[in-house]
Amino acid sequence: MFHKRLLKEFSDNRKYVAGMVIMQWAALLANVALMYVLAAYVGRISGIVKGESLTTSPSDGVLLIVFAAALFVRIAATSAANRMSYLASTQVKRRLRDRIYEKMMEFGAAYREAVATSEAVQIATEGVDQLEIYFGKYVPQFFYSMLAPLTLFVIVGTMSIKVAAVLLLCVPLIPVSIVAVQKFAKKLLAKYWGTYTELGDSFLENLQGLVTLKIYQADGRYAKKMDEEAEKFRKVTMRVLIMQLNSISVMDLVAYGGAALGIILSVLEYRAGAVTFAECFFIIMISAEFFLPLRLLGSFFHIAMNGNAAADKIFRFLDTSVPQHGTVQKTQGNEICFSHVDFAYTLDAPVLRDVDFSVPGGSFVALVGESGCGKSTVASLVMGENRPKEGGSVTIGGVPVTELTAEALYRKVTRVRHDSYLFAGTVEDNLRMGKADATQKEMEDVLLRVDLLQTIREKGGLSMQLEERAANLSGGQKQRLVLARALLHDSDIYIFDEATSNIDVESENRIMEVVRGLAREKTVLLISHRLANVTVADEIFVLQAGTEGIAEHGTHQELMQRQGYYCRLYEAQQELESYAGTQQKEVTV
Ligand SMILES: Nc1ncnc2c1ncn2[C@@H]1O[C@H](COP(=O)(O)OP(=O)(O)OP(=O)(O)O)[C@@H](O)[C@H]1O
Repeated sequence: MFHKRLLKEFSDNRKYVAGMVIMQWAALLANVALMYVLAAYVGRISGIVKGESLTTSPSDGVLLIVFAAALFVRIAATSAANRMSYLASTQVKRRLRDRIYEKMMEFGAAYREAVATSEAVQIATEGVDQLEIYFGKYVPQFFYSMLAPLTLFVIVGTMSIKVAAVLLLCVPLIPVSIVAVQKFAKKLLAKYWGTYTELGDSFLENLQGLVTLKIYQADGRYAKKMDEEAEKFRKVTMRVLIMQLNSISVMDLVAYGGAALGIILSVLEYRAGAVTFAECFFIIMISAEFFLPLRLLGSFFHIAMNGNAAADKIFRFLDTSVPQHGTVQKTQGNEICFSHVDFAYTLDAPVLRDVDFSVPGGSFVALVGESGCGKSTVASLVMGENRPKEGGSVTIGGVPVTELTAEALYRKVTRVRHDSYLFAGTVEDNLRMGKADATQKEMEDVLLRVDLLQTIREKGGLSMQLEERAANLSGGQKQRLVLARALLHDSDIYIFDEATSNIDVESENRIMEVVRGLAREKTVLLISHRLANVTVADEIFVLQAGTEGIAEHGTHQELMQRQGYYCRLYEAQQELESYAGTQQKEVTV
């Protein structure tokens, strides 16, 4: 019936729930008073029709005052209950959204390992919205629907204990029907939510990759796949609706059947002379009220069950353990040191084995190797996104990365990737992420350094609007803007992780020029598959997939003299590039 954890975690909401129950109860009593006044008048009219002597007790004045007071209490209590319902649900929604957001922040860059982007959006929006009815309506209604029939039993019991008892005995049939569907509903709703988030995942994925799908003419195939998933979702939604409708029909049958039974009994009681006409009228008017609160609870129940399923998903995400950052606020040195580092994403496929190397503070070090040998994994270990296996360590200035706070780490190291994110907004907004209080001159200086100032000025200057992922800039311009933002961040260590992949030669040359310049004042680790870019590095470390540790290291000249793996890679690349150059010349001529 209840989601224990939801109730426990939001136990301070009890005051609103209790307030709502009291207000609903007050509204019920006011309703009883209104019915009583109405019944009293109907009783008098019936007396007049029958020619009985008119009893004026209670007086018209008293009845009118009771009527007006009851009307006022009913309106006031209903609006107070609505207000409390709003407070209860908004508070829960806000706090849950805060917690989901905080959790995402704790995960930081690694959040995708715990949850898909679309699922995160779904649970934070619609999932949380499902809990509005749970706290705002279902929980208070549960208690009210117990209290209301008992109250009415006492009131009707003063007129006819027989009718009151029959009405009360019929009431539990509604919760029985609710419990009967509960187990089935729980399973079905878990399936419903699973299908819903899967559909959301593929929708987002296909939308983001729509251009690629079009280029490869695979859009039709993927649309068909999505149709199948949508059909699966439609079917499960229909099953949920059928289950809800069936259960509501059963509850209606019980509620209105029970009320009809009460009405028939009260008429029989009147005919037998056990109740007056006014009492009979009162019972007829009020008997449905025995059932309506539970009937309403039944409707909320289905929404609440959906809320329970959503809550399960939310709590599963909130309970996912986040690799903890440490507590050390600062590290003085700038040396990055890998010592006996082993790492694997999956148990059966080690990526790094016994890797030892260091990047001395203030040096310019390059890390190279063929695709898939683990270069980006090295960068992710420095950024604390992954952790080395026990026995190995990655330190910065002698402090293990795992012991640094996230703030200290991100202040110390800036990683520029080939797919670093640019946000929709102005150029200035994006630059200020690097340095919140940057002056206009500082921003223009870094844009000048990456040779982008003129272009940005032509497009509206710092207030130029960028589309999502800066789609209105070219690949090279985007990457130069990413670099400008990184320069503003002014950290001690920079990691360039394939920062010049897939961009034009001019942008690549400009970026490499800036990287080389930066290496004169900062510690720079350059990860590149293009060996021509690393020849000037103070030291080059070569990773080779499948081998233990660092395969080779030294300056470019030393490695070339060794005639080993690096030399072969370098010569193969040179050959390929000169061949491509000749081809290009021929095409141009
Ligand atoms: N999140 C992940 N989960 C599982 N395996 C992963 C993950 N990221 C990378 N890998 C695997 O780890 C290996 C090393 O990947 P990594 O990205 O570090 O290589 P790389 O040398 O940077 O490659 P490239 O030059 O192509 O970018 C690859 O075999 C890759 O498939």
